[in-house]
Amino acid sequence: MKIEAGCLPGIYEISFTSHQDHRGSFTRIYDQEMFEKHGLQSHWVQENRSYTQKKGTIRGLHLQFPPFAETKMVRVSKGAIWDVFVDLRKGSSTFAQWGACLLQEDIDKMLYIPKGFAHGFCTLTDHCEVIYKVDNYYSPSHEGGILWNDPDLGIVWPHTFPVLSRKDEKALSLKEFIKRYEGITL
Ligand SMILES: Cc1cn([C@H]2C[C@H](O)[C@@H](COP(=O)(O)OP(=O)(O)O[C@H]3O[C@@H](C)C(=O)[C@@H](O)[C@H]3O)O2)c(=O)[nH]c1=O
Repeated sequence: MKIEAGCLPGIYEISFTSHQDHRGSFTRIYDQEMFEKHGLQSHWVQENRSYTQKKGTIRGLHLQFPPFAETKMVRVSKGAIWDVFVDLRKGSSTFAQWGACLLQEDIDKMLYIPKGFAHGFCTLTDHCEVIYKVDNYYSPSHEGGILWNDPDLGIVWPHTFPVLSRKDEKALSLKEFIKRYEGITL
């Protein structure tokens, strides 16, 4: 298992080594000791499975506010996604910057996204299964979101007319978010 810094401070890309033989393969996908050595969160309280039927669906951009802010560790077990994260930490030198990462079933990689980021993904295949651990409990009253195609963010998505939830269609713009909250204070 290799833990490498991602394109924004606090983001990590974690890759695995698969051991192949005539039966198939074996892969360790989590190692608490290694996470602790890198100073990463190693206490997870929920693990979620998200199944998406259609390619070109976007879920996001989502976050939870403190005290329910979440660190997320995201991997894909079926299909492929374009995973996107946006830094909303108040005072961060990379505030409002975004990054993205391809996650897919046959690439042994997962993404670690710390608290204070909004997160979303676009499915690149039909029948996508995304599994993610979080270090805080789901709290609907602490949910927030930003519009996936906000021009001030300028995220490059692989689809222009995605399938969206009603909630995500009505998310705040970055300007509205900043006006209301300034940013996320952790
Ligand atoms: C996220 C979540 C949802 N739910 C319920 C609420 C609702 O009835 C149904 C679907 O919820 P949503 O529409 O919010 O699901 P979804 O759009 O898949 O939300 C997820 O998107 C990705 C990008 C993330 O980063 C996650 O943290 C989460 O926000 O599931 C839970 O019970 N527990 C949870 O942890």
